[in-house]
Order: sequence, then structure tokens, then C-alpha cells
Amino acid sequence: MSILGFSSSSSCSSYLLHPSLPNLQTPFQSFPSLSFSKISSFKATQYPKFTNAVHSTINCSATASQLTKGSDESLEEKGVEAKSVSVILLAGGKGTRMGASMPKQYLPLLGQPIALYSFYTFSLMPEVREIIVVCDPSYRDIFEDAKEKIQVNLKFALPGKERQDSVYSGFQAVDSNSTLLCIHDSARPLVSSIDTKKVLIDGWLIGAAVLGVHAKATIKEANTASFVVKTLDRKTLWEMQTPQVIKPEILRRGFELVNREGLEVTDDVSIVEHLKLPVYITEGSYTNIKVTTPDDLLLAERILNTTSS
Ligand SMILES: C[C@](O)(CO)[C@H](O)COP(=O)(O)OP(=O)(O)OC[C@H]1O[C@@H](n2ccc(N)nc2=O)[C@H](O)[C@@H]1O
Repeated sequence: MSILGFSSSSSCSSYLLHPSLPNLQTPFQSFPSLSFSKISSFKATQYPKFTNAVHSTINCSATASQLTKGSDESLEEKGVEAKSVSVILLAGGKGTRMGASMPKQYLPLLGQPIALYSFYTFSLMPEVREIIVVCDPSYRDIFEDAKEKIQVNLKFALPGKERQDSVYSGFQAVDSNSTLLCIHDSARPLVSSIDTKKVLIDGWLIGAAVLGVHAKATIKEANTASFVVKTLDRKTLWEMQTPQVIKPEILRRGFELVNREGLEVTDDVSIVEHLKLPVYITEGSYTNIKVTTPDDLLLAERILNTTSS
């Protein structure tokens, strides 16, 4: 039942950052029997540079070296505190590219609505204080029913027109005691608890972190007439995923800026980039796909069937 065979987290940097991650099971299908290592309180004083609410003075390269330096401590020692994370689970999109009769995040994936996969993954994490599901009220029952099987503090928020509006809506419902936000597309059902824990730690240490994978294809920039302008350097290109983890104070300041200036973003750490604050990319897994078109649904089924056999 392990997805580890598919994990891309083999790079040196990722390994160095997280050598002591417990060999956690993934939540796929058998979520009620999941076991997680207990994560004890993070000793903030060990990383004074990263614990400022405002990171404007942080130098990116210094931050990365400090992260790697802390790698030989156990996850328990530098972990995120229990009940410190608010998850904003985005399930308010219309999913028009799927061409289905209902939004894609509610389509069945091996018999279970897509959105429930990550919902269960987060529900089982001791670090999670609450899950704020951003969805149309007509779909709330799906999560209410799921909650009966599992203990989790569940809240709802109304979706907005664009993804970033839905994030903002969910953000308004966040408990003021939470010290970390974990923003996730419910259309990414296959995110593993291992990768989630990695990005939570990096988000806590840096202030903002995002799961990403190295670009596999050659990527070119083109003009509006589809003529190539230039070929980008693949070595520096990453594809962004979710969860995207941000400290609440940073996101609050970021939203002040993007709302004031009417900026549009397609992911959450872009808001932090607008503040010119550091964002760390935590290497994730290629299996953490976003289900967007019918092909993706088939691929997700294949991944699940392979990892559960
Ligand atoms: C954040 C990234 O995953 C990083 O690659 C992408 O940039 C997201 O790209 P995107 O085109 O916004 O992806 P979509 O699949 O349309 O939406 C992502 C998630 O946001 C939710 N969503 C989208 C639009 C909207 N107004 N409210 C939402 O809650 C969708 O239900 C979905 O679960």
C-alpha cells in the first residue's frame, strides 16, 4: 500500500531536508487504519531566523542552508505543533474542463468522491486543527457525512469567482490560534501525508513553501501567435502543486497587497512572491496530479490501483 515506489523525492536536497521522516502509509482507500508518528512541539528557538512573523529581512540562500543544516534532527524535534494548522480545502470550482455533469472534485474515483481523498488525508494528521472546506452549500453533505467517520473540526466557506477569491473566503474562517495555513486543491486527491508533512515543516521554517516537481519536458515561451520566443532553462523549472503552506500573517499581508492592487494569481505562494518574501519549493511526487480532464481521472485510478495492489 505504499506510493513510495512512485515518489520523486529522491533528490539530494529533499533527502537532506527530511531524512527522518517516518515511513508513513498513504491514505489511499484504507484511511481509517492510518498510523502517524506523533509530532511533538517544534522548538522555535532552534530556528530564530525563521520564526519572525514578518520575513522581510530574510535572505533566501541563508534560509536554504539553515534548512539543510537542521536536517539531522528528527521530525519530532522540528515538527509543527499539534493542532496548529488550518487547512483550506478548495472545492468550489466548476470543473468545466472535465465536461461532466457535476464539478470534477465530486466525481467518483474508485467509488469515492475525489474531494474526500485529501479531506481524509488531512483529517488524520494530528497537526491539523481544522479543515475549512470552500464549496457550494449544496455539496456540504458530502463532507458532513464523511466527518461522522472521523474526528475533525469542519468549517465551510463560500467559494468565490476565481480560485484566489475562494482562498480569500476560506482564509476569513481561519481560527486565530492557527500558526500555519495549508491550502490544497481538492482536485488533487493523491497527495500523500509524507509530502504534506514535508511541506508543512518547510512552510513553518521559511514562512511559505509549496510542493513542486521538476519539469520533465522542455518548456518554451511563445508569443500570442504561437511562435517560439525562447527556450527556458529546464534545470530551473518546477511545476507547482498543492498543498501550499503559508503563515497566516504573511497571507494576510499578501491579500492586502493583491486586493489593493487588483493582482491576479493562479497559486497561493504567488501572493507571497508579490510581497518579495521567500518561498521554498519542497520536492513532491509526480503522482500528486490535478484531476482536470477525463484522462487525469483514468490516470488517478491507475495510480490508486497500482499503489493498493
Ligand atoms: C494551484 C495549482 O494547482 C498549482 O499548479 C494550479 O495553479 C491551480 O490551477 P487551476 O486552473 O486553478 O486549477 P482548478 O483545478 O481549476 O482549481 C483548483 C482547485 O480550486 C478549486 N476552485 C477553483 C475555482 C474557484 N473559483 N474556487 C475553487 O475552490 C477547484 O475546485 C479545485 O479543487
